[in-house]
Amino acid sequence: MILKIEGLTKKYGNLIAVNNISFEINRGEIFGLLGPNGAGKTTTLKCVLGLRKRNNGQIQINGKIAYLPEKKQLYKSLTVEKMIEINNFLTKDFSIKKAYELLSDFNIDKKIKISNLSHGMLTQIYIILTFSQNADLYILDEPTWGLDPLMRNKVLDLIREFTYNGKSVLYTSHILSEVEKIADRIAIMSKGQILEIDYLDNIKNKYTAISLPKEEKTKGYLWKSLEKENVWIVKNNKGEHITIDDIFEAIVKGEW
Ligand SMILES: Nc1ncnc2c1ncn2[C@@H]1O[C@H](COP(=O)(O)OP(=O)(O)OP(=O)(O)O)[C@@H](O)[C@H]1O
Repeated sequence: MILKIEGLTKKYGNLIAVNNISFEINRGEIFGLLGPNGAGKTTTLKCVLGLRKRNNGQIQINGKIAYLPEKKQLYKSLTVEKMIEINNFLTKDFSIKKAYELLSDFNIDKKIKISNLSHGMLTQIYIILTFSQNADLYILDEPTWGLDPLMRNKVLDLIREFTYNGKSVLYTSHILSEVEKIADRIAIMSKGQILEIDYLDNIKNKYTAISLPKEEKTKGYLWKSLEKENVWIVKNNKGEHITIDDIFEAIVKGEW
């Protein structure tokens, strides 16, 4: 086990951003933390990193962490090359060789100024700086946000490569199709709580969709309201097979 979170709670004033959540990440595992905007994902990551002071709970980390933040800020007046050199100087276990390999792989000119990078290129530079660190756990907050589909796949391949060497990944994303491609286990978070946590395949097998007349209620998430009937996502193995996108939507919007 590389990370263990038990009963984590974080409040901002009266707002409970993270409400008593627990999960752990094993070595060599890719763990996806999913949830709608404001669910508490970034706050969870920041508590793990010690960037936010938690109100309650235990966090156990067994190794070194590399972190890719959601908000990407770099010194605008520097060139990419200078930025890599500075990171090499300041960061322990940084591989400048890997940084230049990734830079050429991403096809970015090292002489370009940070201020002249497009949004997607800035994300790529951040990815290079984070992925060139030798760590046991890579915490990635929306790593593929703003990347084109080809670049996204390249980054997903790189993330997968970490696990071949026994490294672990905790990452957040809104793009479920992407999570489906690489995550081993996922947690679905909404309003500060974890509503579902399991291996992806188990979650997909656990839920099915059933349609019921409007007046009938059942134990499940109300997913869609049609003219004459309601569609519920329920935990059993009868009914229609559904995708992880649909399960996610029902869980975060529906009342059980
Ligand atoms: N520094 C802060 N001060 C006050 N409230 C905050 C602060 N940071 C986050 N929040 C609130 O805490 C809640 C959780 O925010 P958080 O950024 O953790 O969500 P998230 O799941 O990462 O969302 P997104 O997907 O939009 O990035 C939100 O209601 C947000 O407004």
